[in-house]
Amino acid sequence: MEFDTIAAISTPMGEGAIAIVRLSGDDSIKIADQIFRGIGGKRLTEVSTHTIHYGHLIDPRTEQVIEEVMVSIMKGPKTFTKEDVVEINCHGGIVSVNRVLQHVLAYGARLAEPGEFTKRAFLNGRIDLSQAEAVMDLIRAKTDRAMNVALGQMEGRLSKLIRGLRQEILEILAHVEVNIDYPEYDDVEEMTHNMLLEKAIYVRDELKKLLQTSQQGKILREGLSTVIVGRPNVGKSSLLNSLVQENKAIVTDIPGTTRDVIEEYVNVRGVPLRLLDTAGIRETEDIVERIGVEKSRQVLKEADLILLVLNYGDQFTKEDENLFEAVKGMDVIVIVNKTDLTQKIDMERVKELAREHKIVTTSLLEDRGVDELEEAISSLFFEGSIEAGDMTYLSNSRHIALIGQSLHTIEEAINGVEIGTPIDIVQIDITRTWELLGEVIGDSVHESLIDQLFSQFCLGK
Ligand SMILES: Nc1nc2c(c(=O)[nH]1)N(C=O)[C@@H](CNc1ccc(C(=O)N[C@@H](CCC(=O)O)C(=O)O)cc1)CN2
Ligand SMILES: Nc1nc2c(ncn2[C@@H]2O[C@H](COP(=O)(O)OP(=O)(O)OP(=O)(O)O)[C@@H](O)[C@H]2O)c(=O)[nH]1
Ligand SMILES: [Mg+2]
Repeated sequence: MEFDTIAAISTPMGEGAIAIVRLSGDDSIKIADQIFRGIGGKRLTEVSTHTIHYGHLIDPRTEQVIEEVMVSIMKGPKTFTKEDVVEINCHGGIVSVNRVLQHVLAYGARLAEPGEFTKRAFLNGRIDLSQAEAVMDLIRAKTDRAMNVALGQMEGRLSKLIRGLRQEILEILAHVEVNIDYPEYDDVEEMTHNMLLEKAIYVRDELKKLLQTSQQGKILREGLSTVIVGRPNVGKSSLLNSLVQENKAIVTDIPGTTRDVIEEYVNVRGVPLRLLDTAGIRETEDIVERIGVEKSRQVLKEADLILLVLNYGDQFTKEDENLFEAVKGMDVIVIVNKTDLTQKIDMERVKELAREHKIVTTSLLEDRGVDELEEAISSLFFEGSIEAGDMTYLSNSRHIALIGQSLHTIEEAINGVEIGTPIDIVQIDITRTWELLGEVIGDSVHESLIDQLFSQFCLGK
């Protein structure tokens, strides 16, 4: 394939020891060679592949030194993109690295689009689409478990499974062809029928299993969206602070302290939480607080988990009851806080309303009950302890949607065979299943989708 030479800063923007400007494409080495002066007049066009060279970047018109660098030369196809790749390691400072980038752009490289290096790895056939998407997940991973899921997918675990299933489907389709070509043989039809059902059921069951991993997969990847709700002053912000082990949210004894939604990521025993502290829900005349309360109600709807906080030292009120009503049917842990105070809350009433939910009692003031809460959270989402070890998790919404659709079409096919639908009609569903699975790994996907997917990557990746 023919591509121009692209360049980008591949390390984060900021101060660090070293920063890398990466080039990929046919002219990478030539471009680097023009602006590089190695010790002893060494030319980058003449060095062996996969070697690194010390020297200076210079302006070739004036011989003025621009930066002191180390340059890696990697000739395709054994590179990240399968093209010639050059990496210029410069000093890690915003000015320095931008100066190097501007210089390679001035000498013929084009600024890469976000994700373009990985896109080339995909277009040049080194990785498939699900592997490319995993590269992104890996970068964004916030816990060890999430990283292991991404790493597994990057190494092609999901791809292998999908390819295996597509192979099964191809075999079904081959038999169906024979059947359509030789309809006069009854025993062929009989055989096709049995074989088709057997294989299709196998594919269906595998797809089902895969889909079952998606809830945990998605949590591992995106974090469990966890919303802390409760009346004003019950200790919601104290709870956030105690889980993140830092004073992130303002805590005062004034009801209505939190006005806006506060968001923090925490890792609770391997469960990544996107923790949202909200304004206490109550009727209020204060305009700012009212907007906050409205926002609280909004985020409540999108939560994966609710931490409903009550006050042990206060009456159970109508507002508390309304909260139970608002979170009906969701995953809820009820937290009865301030157990250091004299009991005023009607625990019988709480137990009655919290029937299907776990109740944890805490005194955040005295730092009691937080362990139990963490235990409750982790056991809710990892019954037993599921290690990301050698499991294939489905974690990407695009994949989940496609696997869901392919499960549907294969079920249609099975249903069709069972009720005696003509085989060439059944064939349509089976072919569709094959296509949908192909989209996961990037066979048969539209170019605009590919552009859209890669554009979500970071610059320089
Ligand atoms: N300096 C640097 N570090 C980096 C990267 C990079 O691009 N540059 N990577 C960027 O993400 C990651 C490493 N990923 C890579 C994946 C494949 C190949 C590669 O060359 N693959 C060849 C086989 C190479 C060989 O056999 O020696 C291939 O698969 O054909 C290189 C890097 C992490 N660290
Ligand atoms: N006695 C006692 N006080 C607590 C406990 N937890 C929190 N508090 C206090 O209760 C007050 C309110 O705590 P916050 O965490 O700000 O409560 P909140 O629910 O976020 O309040 P709003 O943001 O106003 O809705 C503060 O003075 C805390 O120090 C506890 O376990 N026991
Ligand atoms: Mg608060």
